Amino acid sequence: MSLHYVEDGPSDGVPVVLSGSIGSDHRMWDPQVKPLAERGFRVIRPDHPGHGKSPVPPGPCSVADVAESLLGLFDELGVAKAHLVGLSLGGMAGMWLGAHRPDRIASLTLCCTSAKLGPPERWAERAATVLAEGTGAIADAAVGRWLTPSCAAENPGTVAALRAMVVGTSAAGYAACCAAIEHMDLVGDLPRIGVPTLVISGAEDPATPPEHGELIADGIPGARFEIVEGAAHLGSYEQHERFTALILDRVGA
Ligand SMILES: O=C(O)CC1=CCC(=O)O1
Repeated sequence: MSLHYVEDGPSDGVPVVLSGSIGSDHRMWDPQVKPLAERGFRVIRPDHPGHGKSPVPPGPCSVADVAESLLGLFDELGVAKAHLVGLSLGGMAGMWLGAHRPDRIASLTLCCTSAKLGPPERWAERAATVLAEGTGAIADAAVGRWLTPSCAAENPGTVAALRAMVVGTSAAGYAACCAAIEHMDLVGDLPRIGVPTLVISGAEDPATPPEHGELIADGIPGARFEIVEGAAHLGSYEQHERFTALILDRVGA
């Protein structure tokens, strides 16, 4: 599958691929673009299968499918190796790539993610809800996990923009990616990840709380672990200055 993507920064720069959460598109990484591009990085922001402007997959996806769609984009763009920054579903694809295709990954920054995110029935139920009622049915709850309550209360415009991103995701695309998370278990892959890795959790993330990040960092040889205060699930958006500083450090800026 060919993914839709947006590219910024110099085309001959070191590639950094930013891969986001279920229900988001490339715009969730807007705060990171300028800091990376002005330091000379080639910033590539794909939309997940069935998200943003990427084509909708024919049926349920696996995390391997999501990861391989990223590899397909690497090939299409002539990227031999990239720094991969993945949040949530993007981080799951990143872990898969770090374990199965470390030759294509210069480093991993795994944000607000999990190696196993049960219970599986919850993901099957969410897929059934969006297929029956559309992504509007889960949008308020999704954005409620993305931002801390105080940030949401103070920034109604941001809430509305993020909600529109969820609602703009096709129901079939969202459901296909729910299946990827439902069946995912990357815990056994963690010790195989042989690339430099930074794991970042949001202290107030209700979806993938810090213990999930800690488990990942404990499982990956040599991984560093950071917890960012005042961040829920979309920590790279709400606490973008701290997340961006950590990302810049990991990619060697
Ligand atoms: O919407 C959620 O529950 C948060 C989330 C888990 C995986 C992902 O990509 O987003």
